[in-house]
Amino acid sequence: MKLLTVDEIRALEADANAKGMRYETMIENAGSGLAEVILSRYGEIGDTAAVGLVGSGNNGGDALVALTRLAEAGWEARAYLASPREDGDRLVKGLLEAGGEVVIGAEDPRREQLNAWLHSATVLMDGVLGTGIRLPLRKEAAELLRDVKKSGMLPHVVAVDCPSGVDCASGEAAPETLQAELTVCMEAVKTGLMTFPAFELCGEIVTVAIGVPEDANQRQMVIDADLARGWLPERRLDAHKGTFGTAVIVAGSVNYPGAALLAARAAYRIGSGLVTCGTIAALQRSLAGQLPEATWLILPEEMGVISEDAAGVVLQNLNRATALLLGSGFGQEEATGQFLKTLLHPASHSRRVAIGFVGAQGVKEKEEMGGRLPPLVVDADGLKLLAKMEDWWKKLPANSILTPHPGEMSILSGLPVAEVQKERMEIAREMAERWGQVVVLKGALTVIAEPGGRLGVIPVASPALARAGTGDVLAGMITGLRAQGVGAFEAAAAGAWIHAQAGLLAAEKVGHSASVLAGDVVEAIADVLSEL
Ligand SMILES: NC(=O)C1=CN([C@@H]2O[C@H](COP(=O)(O)OP(=O)(O)OC[C@H]3O[C@@H](n4cnc5c(N)ncnc54)[C@H](O)[C@@H]3O)[C@@H](O)[C@H]2O)[C@@H](O)CC1
Ligand SMILES: [K+]
Repeated sequence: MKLLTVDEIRALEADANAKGMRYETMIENAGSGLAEVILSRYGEIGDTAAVGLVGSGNNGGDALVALTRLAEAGWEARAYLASPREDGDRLVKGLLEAGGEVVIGAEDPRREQLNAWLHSATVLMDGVLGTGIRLPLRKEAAELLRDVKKSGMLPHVVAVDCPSGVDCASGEAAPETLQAELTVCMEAVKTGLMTFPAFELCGEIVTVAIGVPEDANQRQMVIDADLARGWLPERRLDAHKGTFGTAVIVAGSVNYPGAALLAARAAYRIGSGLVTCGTIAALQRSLAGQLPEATWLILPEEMGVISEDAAGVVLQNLNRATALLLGSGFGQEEATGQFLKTLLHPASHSRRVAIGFVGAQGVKEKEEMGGRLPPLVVDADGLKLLAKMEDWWKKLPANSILTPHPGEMSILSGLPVAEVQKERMEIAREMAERWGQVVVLKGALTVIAEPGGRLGVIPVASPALARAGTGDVLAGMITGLRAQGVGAFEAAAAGAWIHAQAGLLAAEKVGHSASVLAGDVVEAIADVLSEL
């Protein structure tokens, strides 16, 4: 789904209008699209009656057109005008001609008509206010929404473009705003809806086209099933395991034993041909039996963490790797920091590598690699260790994928967590640009940004994913997709979308979001893929 700011959609509409696609036509298209969605979702559930709360602007216009289409389809279609519309309003006339009914709120001071209508309605269309709002709500609109809330059991609430009372630019919401079950966005989701509290008030979000010309440069999107499906690699019948690449997962330390296993399993479940786990011997001994499908690379250690000498071992074993994950469960010991530094920048450390664990041949191979690491994903403690290196982003191959949660983003960027959270999209975009890397800013409504390019938001916020280990799963999934040759932005966005869906599905299966473990998320990956 497209994602646009309020200013962008206004400019797009003005441009289309100037080129001959009149505003009236766009409103016709918007209302007709909305009616189609309502007919397909709620047309089969018995009584077909809709009440529309209609404002004086174009949001109300969309609602009037939709009510007219519903009346034409045989529904009882009733418009409740929040405030009077222009005399002889064309859209009101159209609804009346189609057999709909219209009442002006001011003429129903005790809301008797409204309550009677709500009582018998299947759908309540919320078209009081759209993108033209300035908070706080004025008295008339606030009172109407409050009275609707008070009226008790509501029918299915469908918001027109946004729940009325939400500021589509900032995501703020008036306290009177009605909770929607479904929000039908016109042309594009507005960026404010992808922030809190607005997001929670929207329910499910879909978009309908209003007829503006397609913009080939459209670079902001809400990730959905169609996008994710389109980015997954084809699984051809004549494939062999090499077709799907080799994901190398370098992860874990004695205190974080599960990270490697979760990431490796996730990389397999998302379709990698082979997964190799690079970790310390003690972990390999305890984990190998739990993932017999993996191959293992034992890494030199120091006090239970991966040590600098491991860099040579990893470099020596990357010849088949098509993606490399670094960081999950590393811990933050100096030794592992040195490992990362040496791995990313072997030239300045070649002597150390040579006299360390690796023999002369390893050094030669490493030098031949000339820093040509396979596509990289850096996660968790790997990010914190990176942040300690000067100009760390210059040491990474371009278009590596970084998967910080807000705390890690704060450490990497130097910005306070509150600031990161307040401007998630802007900050992800800015940092992706500054670092030349794809950034996955995790958390509720995960944001994926590529340098100077696309930005995607995952429209999922679930406590099921606020759980230790789910980050390792995400990192493994993204690495698994990257290993299959999926592009950096696409792998990050598809991985994050599938991960979020797997979290929701796991909560459903387990019975409660509080009880979902990271392992349940891994097990739900296949179900998400099968539904895609
Ligand atoms: N402009 C266009 O061409 C299109 C607009 N569309 C629809 O039109 C909407 C935007 O329409 P408008 O720009 O007319 O704006 P709205 O319909 O969102 O609201 C404007 C009306 O709300 C009133 N208002 C503003 N702030 C208020 C507050 N705090 N309390 C109470 N009333 C307030 C204004 O006085 C005005 O009457 C979109 O959300 C979308 O639904 C779509 O149909 C697509 C085409
Ligand atoms: K609305």
